[in-house]
Amino acid sequence: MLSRLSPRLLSSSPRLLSSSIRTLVNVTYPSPSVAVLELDRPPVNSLSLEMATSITSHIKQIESDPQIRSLILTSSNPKIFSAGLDITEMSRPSKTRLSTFWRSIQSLFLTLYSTRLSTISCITGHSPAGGCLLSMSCDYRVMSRNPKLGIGLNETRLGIAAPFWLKDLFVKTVGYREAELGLSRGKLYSPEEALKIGLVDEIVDGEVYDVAVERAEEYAEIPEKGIVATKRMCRGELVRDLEGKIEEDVGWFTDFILEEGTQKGIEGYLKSLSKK
Ligand SMILES: CCCC/C=C/CC(=O)SCCNC(=O)CCNC(=O)[C@H](O)C(C)(C)COP(=O)(O)OP(=O)(O)OC[C@H]1O[C@@H](n2cnc3c(N)ncnc32)[C@H](O)[C@@H]1OP(=O)(O)O
Repeated sequence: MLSRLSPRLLSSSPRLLSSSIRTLVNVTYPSPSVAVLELDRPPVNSLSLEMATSITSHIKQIESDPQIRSLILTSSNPKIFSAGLDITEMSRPSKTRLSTFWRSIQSLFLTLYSTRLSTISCITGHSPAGGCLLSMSCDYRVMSRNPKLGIGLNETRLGIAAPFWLKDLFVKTVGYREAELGLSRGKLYSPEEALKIGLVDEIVDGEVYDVAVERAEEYAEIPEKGIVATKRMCRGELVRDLEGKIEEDVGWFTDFILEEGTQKGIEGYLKSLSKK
């Protein structure tokens, strides 16, 4: 049923879908060339297999409408953009589910990072780890100035490491030394700090969403041929690197996660979250 609905119908009839499938995202159209994909998986928009698959398939549907030029990625939760990967997917999983889960994350990254659409991340709330991955995969990042918010790659705090392609994406975004520091220390940057190192492009005092729509419309004015070719030039290398190592990366991830020491670390981290 999903594949037969046009993106426009999706946005106008969210109830039509929610009765049969939980989409975990909402799609709306603030202007004829701009789509908004709002993450909607309470409580924290963590990326489960189903969530990652849903985001990917919605991006592909939006992309298939030639009128749409820009995509805003945002959250239905004003305090949390996304808490990153759903940690429960990595806690005592079956190897089959874990591999499928990781493939869904690889596919989400490749789809978002290489889409022809100009992508704007509208970060109103916390954006750790996989949340930061989503934001960094976009072309432009706008964040709320709230100093209590954090964005960055805190994987080491869970006793895990970012995969090579996420490390490479971080290096491309903030430069080698800052990436090495941020990754090893599992640092979450305040919006001001993130702006300083280029992890976000703009911080906003008022309505972040309004600024994101403005930026999306500006991108939509740029001739498509030029912007898409430029995006391919800037992003092609990393896309090809991962595409050439999909199986190797799945093997690395599953081995790392299923190791007993990693499992103990993940269990401890989950306990510390639920004790808060
Ligand atoms: C080799 C492997 C490479 C893999 C790469 C991994 C990248 C990742 O994305 S790993 C995930 C990293 N994410 C985090 O460390 C974020 C953890 N969460 C938080 O820091 C906070 O929850 C928050 C700042 C996002 C929000 O804080 P808030 O006080 O509003 O909410 P909480 O009470 O903490 O959480 C509510 C509820 O949600 C559960 N939860 C939070 N984050 C996750 C998550 N990432 N996955 C699954 N579940 C999560 C939390 O335990 C609470 O559950 P209960 O209500 O049942 O206690």
